[in-house]
Amino acid sequence: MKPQDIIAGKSSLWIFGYGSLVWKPDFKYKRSKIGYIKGYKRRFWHGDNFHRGDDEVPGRVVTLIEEDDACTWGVAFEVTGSQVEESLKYLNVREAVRGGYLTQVVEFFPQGANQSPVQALVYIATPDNPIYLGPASTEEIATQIAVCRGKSGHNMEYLIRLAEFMRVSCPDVDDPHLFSIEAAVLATIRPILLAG
Ligand SMILES: N[C@@H](CCC(=O)N[C@@H](CS)C(=O)NCC(=O)O)C(=O)O
Repeated sequence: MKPQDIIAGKSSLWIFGYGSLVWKPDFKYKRSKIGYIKGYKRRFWHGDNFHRGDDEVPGRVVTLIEEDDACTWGVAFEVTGSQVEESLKYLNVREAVRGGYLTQVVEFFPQGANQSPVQALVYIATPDNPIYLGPASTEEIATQIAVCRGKSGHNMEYLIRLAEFMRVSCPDVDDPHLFSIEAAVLATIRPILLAG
């Protein structure tokens, strides 16, 4: 199903967030559910020259990379009525225009018993995007995040709020990529903070 098909004339739509959207949706929605999507892994492989970085020193934010056995946990937000158009208009600027993300349709699996999967829109930055940065070592990613900031704040805030979401809302889910980068950033800044 194409994004336009899931959107066309809809009075209700689910939008899946897995990065800043999990802690800062900033659009009105009817309800939200924690859960996951299959076939994608979350990686800090996308550049950000607006929200968490600039053209000289781009930040690193998350995107989704296809991987058959992977799954990514986040939050799906249901928008209804006028919220559909309002949320898509807002996210188009925040995600697509300023962030380089494209929309795709995925199947979202809400956590908990007796929950049926739903089709959801998701914003993904693909490798052909001009500000896509791709893989790097944990240390390289941590060093970049530790020094970057943009119009929405520090890149470390983006990282730590996402890690905190996973610890609080998905306590049984391990995310070695996310938590290893968080640990590396804290190891980088600890001596600086304690030296002062
Ligand atoms: N599309 C992902 C990632 C979204 C994301 O982190 N987008 C950046 C744009 S580069 C953003 O909105 N940043 C706002 C912020 O950092 O406060 C999601 O569903 O959460």
